[in-house]
Amino acid sequence: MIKLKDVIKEYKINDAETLRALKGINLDIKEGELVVLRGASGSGKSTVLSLIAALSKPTSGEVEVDGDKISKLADNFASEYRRHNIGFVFQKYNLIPNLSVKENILLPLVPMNLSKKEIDEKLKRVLKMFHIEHKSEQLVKNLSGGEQQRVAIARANINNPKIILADEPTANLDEKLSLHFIEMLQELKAEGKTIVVATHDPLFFGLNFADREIELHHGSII
Ligand SMILES: Nc1ncnc2c1ncn2[C@@H]1O[C@H](COP(=O)(O)OP(=O)(O)OP(=O)(O)O)[C@@H](O)[C@H]1O
Repeated sequence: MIKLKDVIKEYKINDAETLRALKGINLDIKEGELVVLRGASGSGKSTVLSLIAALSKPTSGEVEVDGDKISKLADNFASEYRRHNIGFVFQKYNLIPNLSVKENILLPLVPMNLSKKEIDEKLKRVLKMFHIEHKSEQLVKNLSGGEQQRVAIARANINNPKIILADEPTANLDEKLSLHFIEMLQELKAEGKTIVVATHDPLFFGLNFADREIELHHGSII
């Protein structure tokens, strides 16, 4: 379902220099797989996720999702692709503190022009799934870390995407909340989602429900 073919990604540092963040990555992730992407800081994990999300394009090589070459999409089609296929959980959650839980979760739907009924149904599903119904009207800034984490994963799932990408999702959590996050991933996998987690948190290593661990080192898979 997700294929990276000979992917090289270079970032321009200044007029004279580029940094080669990915050095020819080949990766094949099947539908329903949970893959843990390991590697030290700077090894290229976030870059891989941003390519799968069509947030950036490879310098050379191709990224395919369900046979579509997403590395070739124009920007407006890339955001359309993202809206329908990708749920992203970031390290710092990227929630808006002065909006309510409900407003934060509904943000990805803003450009979609859905009916109130469709919006309510989607909202109800994720509030229930991630046990956050009782906080739906509260401002995000008044929530605990664990509650914010549930809002972030609820927002990533509002469109019922096929693919969940999580970038260091437990970086700001204690062990108990990290383990809870891992349980939520297990439930999403049981629903058939394809999941890629970029992390250096050892709690993700050797997980019995992870299909694979892939290690990046200086932009190459080892
Ligand atoms: N927009 C950018 N411009 C220039 N260099 C970048 C950019 N984004 C990433 N890099 C560089 O590319 C390399 C890979 O970065 P990336 O964020 O993918 O690593 P990572 O493994 O996710 O690291 P971390 O675990 O710290 O998030 C690093 O050397 C980083 O400094």
